[in-house]
Amino acid sequence: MLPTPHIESKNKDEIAKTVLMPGDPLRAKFIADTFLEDVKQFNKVRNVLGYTGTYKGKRISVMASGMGMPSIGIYSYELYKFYGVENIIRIGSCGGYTPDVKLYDVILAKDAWSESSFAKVQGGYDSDVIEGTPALNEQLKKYAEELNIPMHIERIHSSDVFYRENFGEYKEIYDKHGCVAVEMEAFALFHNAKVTGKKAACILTVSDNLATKEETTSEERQNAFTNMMKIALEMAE
Ligand SMILES: O=P(O)(O)O[C@H]1O[C@H](CO)[C@@H](O)[C@H]1O
Ligand SMILES: O=c1cc[nH]c(=O)[nH]1
Repeated sequence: MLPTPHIESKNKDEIAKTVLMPGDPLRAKFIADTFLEDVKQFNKVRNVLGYTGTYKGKRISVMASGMGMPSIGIYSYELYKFYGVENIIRIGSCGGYTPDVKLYDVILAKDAWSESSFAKVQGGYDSDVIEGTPALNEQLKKYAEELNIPMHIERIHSSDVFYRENFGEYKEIYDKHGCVAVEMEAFALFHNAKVTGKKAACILTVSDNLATKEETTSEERQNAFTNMMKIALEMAE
């Protein structure tokens, strides 16, 4: 069934087996423009931009997910199920829950805790924790070491809510569940990988810190998170 409702490519060979997935379409474009050669755009439906190219001579795709679990739930499912994609590496921004993770630090999500109903509704999965694919995490860890880029490997929080009325709730989530940072997609991505028998990982850059109140600008969030991009790009094959 190609194309899908949200991806216009009619040929699954236009998309590589490994897809890097930032939330922001302009971050996808930045990666294609800055790091890839022989680039071909395969999606612009809803401005959710997708590109395939080569990195160091090896093939890789990059496509945005949009924000939140419903959005990444759609794109990751269509890529895994209908386009034959094997690996999706989310590369996102996150808010730190502890001063131990500083602005621009890179975090590999060992697993994601969430209060979201996504996994229960999608496939009857009852737990509130889902792990990334250990084999992908091992590869990413190795690439980070080779590139000499320090990387925290921790549990993260995947939240449905960016603006909470009770801002201070992050402290309880950190204390009770051990989440060092918050983002909004990994839990759904990890679940979709499980139900389709595929692989997923999530690398994040700290864009702001709820504990210290430091933050980066929206331009930096779009363009300056190159360390996590370089680690993930090594997954090209
Ligand atoms: O920078 P991205 O990948 O979009 O990730 C984070 O930023 C968005 C919120 O500003 C949410 O999508 C969150 O998960
Ligand atoms: O979801 C997110 C992403 C970045 N920063 C936050 O505070 N939350």
